[in-house]
Order: sequence, then structure tokens, then C-alpha cells
Amino acid sequence: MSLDNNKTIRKIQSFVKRSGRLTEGQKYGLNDLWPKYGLDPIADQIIDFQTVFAKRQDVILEIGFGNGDSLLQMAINEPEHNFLGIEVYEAGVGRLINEAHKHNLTNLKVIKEDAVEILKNNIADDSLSGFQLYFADPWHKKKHHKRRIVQAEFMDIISSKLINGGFVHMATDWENYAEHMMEVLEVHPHFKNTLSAHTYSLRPERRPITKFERRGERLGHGVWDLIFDCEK
Ligand SMILES: C[S@@+](CC[C@H](N)C(=O)[O-])C[C@H]1O[C@@H](n2cnc3c(N)ncnc32)[C@H](O)[C@@H]1O
Repeated sequence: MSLDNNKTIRKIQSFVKRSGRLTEGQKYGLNDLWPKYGLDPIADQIIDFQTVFAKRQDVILEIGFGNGDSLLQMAINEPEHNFLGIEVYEAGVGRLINEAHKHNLTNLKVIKEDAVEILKNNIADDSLSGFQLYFADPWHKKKHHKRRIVQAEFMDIISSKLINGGFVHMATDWENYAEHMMEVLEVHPHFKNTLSAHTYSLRPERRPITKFERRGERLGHGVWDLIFDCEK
């Protein structure tokens, strides 16, 4: 057999191997369980929570749930609330819906898209009872601070989606990001610290420790929780 033929055979073998490889999502059951737990919002169409969730109860939104373990635990612990998780990390989405299926949860739905776009286009105003953001990407270099998700404009969107009396709960292991979150929330006309001004909360019992929080702990980071009411 010529050298060229050998090369072709190796190319075909490599192609077959690659096409037989499962994506992270397939590996974690994204395809099979997607109809049960996944939502695919249509451009500019508001999601009707009443038809999407099994029970007519309030909806708490969490953005960037990572591997989903803490969101899963909350959904198990709080069956009286519906939870909507938005995450772009496919393996995390797959893992969460697999676990949700094992627990036969009916109060959890997942969207695998950019959360900001979904908030702007697919979530009705005055429709969320809570907003959770745990250990968001810190973009710790000063020149990257503008990439942080928590900005005044972002909190304007969140305030329009929350009901009056809803809550915002954020946590971070970066002190500088915590200070930034505190500043953005405190100057916003619709948010009020549940504690006194400039005061961080202790981690409430309802918030399980997250994967990134554990990683931060191993690196010697502190943790800052911020809990605000939405008053409008
Ligand atoms: C640092 S991780 C924290 C994950 C998890 N909350 C934890 O504490 O273990 C931040 C997560 O936010 C997700 N994320 C960042 N920006 C996002 C966006 N615009 N929409 C959806 N997910 C986003 C990332 O994919 C990543 O999984």
C-alpha cells in the first residue's frame, strides 16, 4: 500500500472516531431530557410561565448556574417556587437536567442562551419574584471591569423584570466585585438593602455552597452575599 493510501485511511479513521464522539451535552443527556427541562425561546416571544411550569407559582431566575448543583438543591428544597436557570455552559446544562430528572423535579426549567438577550427579549416585565447571581465571572483585571455583568443598565433590566417586593441575591468571592455590586445596587432607585446601608449578608441557609465558592475558599478568598429588595 502506498504512503498516500495509508494517509487516507488514517484520515477516515480519525473522521469516524470524531463523528462518533459525543458532545458534552449528549454525554450528559441534553438531547434526551431537553424536552422535559429545556426551553427554546423564540425571538421576541415572551415565555408564558403559566404554561411552561407544572404549577402556577412564582418564578425565581438564576443566571450562570455553572454545574447546576446549588440550583438543583434549591429547587429540591423549595418546591413552593419555580426556578428558571440560564447558562451557556453546555456540560453544566446537561448535568443539571440529568440530576433534575433523577429527582423528578417539575419546578425547574433551563435555557441555554446568553441570559442578557433572553432577559431583554423573552421575559415579561413584572414576572420574576427573585433574581440570583452566584459567583459571576469576576473579570478581575481593571481593564476588563466593563465586561462584568453587574452594571447599572443590567440592574435596570432586572428591576423591570422583577415584581414589586421581589428580591435580588448575589454572592461573589472577589471583594472588589462585591464593592462594585454594592455600589450599583445602592444607587439604584428600585433596590433596597435588606440590612443596613453598605452591609453584606451572611450566606443565608437557603443558598447552598457552589462549586466556584469552594474553589475560591481553597484559594483563600472571602465570600460576600448581597440581598436586596425590589421596591418600585
Ligand atoms: C464563575 S462561573 C459560576 C458558576 C456557579 N454559579 C458557581 O458558583 O459555581 C460563572 C458562570 O456564568 C456563566 N455565564 C456568564 N455569562 C453568562 C451569560 N451572559 N448568560 C448565561 N450564563 C453566563 C458562565 O458560563 C459560567 O458558568
